[in-house]
Amino acid sequence: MTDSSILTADPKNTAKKLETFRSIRPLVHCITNEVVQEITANVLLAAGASPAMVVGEGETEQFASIANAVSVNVGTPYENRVAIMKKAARAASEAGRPWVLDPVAAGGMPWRDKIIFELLELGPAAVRGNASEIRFLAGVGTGGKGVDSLDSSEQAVEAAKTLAKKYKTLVVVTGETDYATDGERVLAARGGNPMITLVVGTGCSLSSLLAGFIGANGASVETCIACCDYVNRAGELAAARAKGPGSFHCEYLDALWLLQPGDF
Ligand SMILES: Nc1ncnc2c1ncn2[C@@H]1O[C@H](COP(=O)(O)OP(=O)(O)O)[C@@H](O)[C@H]1O
Ligand SMILES: Cc1ncsc1CCOP(=O)(O)O
Ligand SMILES: [Mg+2]
Repeated sequence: MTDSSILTADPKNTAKKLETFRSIRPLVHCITNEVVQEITANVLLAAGASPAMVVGEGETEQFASIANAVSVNVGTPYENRVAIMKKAARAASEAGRPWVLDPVAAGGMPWRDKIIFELLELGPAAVRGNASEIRFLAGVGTGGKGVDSLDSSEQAVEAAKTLAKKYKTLVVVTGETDYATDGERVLAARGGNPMITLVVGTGCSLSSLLAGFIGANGASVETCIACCDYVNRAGELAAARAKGPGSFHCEYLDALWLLQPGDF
């Protein structure tokens, strides 16, 4: 990216946000997809949060209003689960709790796209997606290849700004470089390792971790980029020790746990 107005993540900011996150140990209410439940809970635990997958119709509103943050992920949507997502999003907003939307596979299927746009209207504190998802939501392109991106994150920076402005939210678009924007400022987190894309749920679990970072530190571009910077460092550490995706999965959890604020 040649745009000199995009600043790179400040390691001191990452250290501070990670420290606060660990001291608060946020309770993160996850309403996520069927594929990534376990990696999401494990990523949150390793990083230093308390995950809870509360998806019952009779309990989700109450829990959304007491958790530090809510993570809503549309990866495997069905009618009942979508109704629960909307209830939780409304309850969180009413209680002043932040919630994060992961618009998995936006652009591929009109039924799902309608649900995502309805959720966007409910006021997420942040939206985290891959480049094709973010571009589609901003009115550019037709989405990715299922849950995977066909675009680079650089190609989605302007779309991320447009989306952030339109819905008055923070937008995080991930890829080789991660970008966070409030519609005006853009910060970038570089590094990481592409092997992370060979383990399912690393994007989805990042969205839930982002909810935890926001729940602990407040919603800001700095909070978002700190979360991405931390995950990238964990990806680098894990890749240095892994033989392939299987051992990367384990090493990634270990790296999230091992990394300390002082390492940044
Ligand atoms: N080429 C890459 N090199 C390093 N890290 C990457 C690369 N592509 C994606 N990532 C990282 O993988 C994680 C998931 O991002 P991404 O693949 O964009 O999301 P999704 O899984 O939702 O499609 C993020 O932490 C992102 O930084
Ligand atoms: C494979 C798959 N199918 C529906 S949701 C999902 C998980 C996607 O996870 P991620 O976006 O983190 O790669
Ligand atoms: Mg995804």
